[in-house]
Amino acid sequence: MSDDALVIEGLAAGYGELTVLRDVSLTLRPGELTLVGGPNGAGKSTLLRALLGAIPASAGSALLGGEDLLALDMRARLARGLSIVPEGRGLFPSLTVRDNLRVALRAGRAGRRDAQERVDAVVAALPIVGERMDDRVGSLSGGQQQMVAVGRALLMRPRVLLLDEPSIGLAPIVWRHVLKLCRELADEGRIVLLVEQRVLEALDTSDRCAVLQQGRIVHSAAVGDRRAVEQLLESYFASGSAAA
Ligand SMILES: Nc1ncnc2c1ncn2[C@@H]1O[C@H](COP(=O)(O)OP(=O)(O)OP(=O)(O)O)[C@@H](O)[C@H]1O
Repeated sequence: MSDDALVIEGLAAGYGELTVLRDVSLTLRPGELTLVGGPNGAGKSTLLRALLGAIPASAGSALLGGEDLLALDMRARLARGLSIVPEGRGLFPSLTVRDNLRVALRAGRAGRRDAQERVDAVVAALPIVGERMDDRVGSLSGGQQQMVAVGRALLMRPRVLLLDEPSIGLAPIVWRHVLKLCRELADEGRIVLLVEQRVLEALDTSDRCAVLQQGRIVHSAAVGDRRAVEQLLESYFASGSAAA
């Protein structure tokens, strides 16, 4: 197994007395796009929050290059290369695209020259971000806002990119565009973890897929293993998860 993988074992996490995730184990590899599907309330966002350090884990480990992320605070995890595109995007709608990126760069403590290089790289990857740089985020379409949210995450040059239901509010054609972008980001050697309810459209773009139900991984399969994927989809639909 690659030393650069993110190896999650026996992860448990929740909110106060409420345990949401139980015994979650997943291996996320560089160059791979891993899709975790599951119904509303299954714990998908909770998984990302626990990996990022926004909530504490009560058990388990998450080794990145052999180092346990769960022992680090959120700032240290960000410094190790974790970055998130949060559910709802988390942008400031009344600020311009440029100012949204500036806020992120300041939070990431990028120096001025370094900051410009990072912005240039984002614009090269996502030309729409450059085209709308001086527009207020609130005036952009949902798809364009999603590109800004992805661009903001890319500013941190992530080694591990976490995306929380980026399909929400997107037309199918825009969603497919976001998926293609996720594929490219994985192909560049990143670890990409996408949590989604709309798993069917995302499946063929992914390398691995897992189903989360009531805080547990109930199935996982390499997407190339069609038989395993069929079983996984059967369990997914039997659980009453959203279809598309
Ligand atoms: N801040 C919180 N405080 C307490 N409970 C929470 C909090 N956030 C989520 N939960 C609970 O944790 C469980 C899992 O929620 P989570 O948001 O992780 O699910 P999800 O799979 O991402 O669902 P969705 O698709 O609806 O976002 C739910 O029962 C939810 O009510």
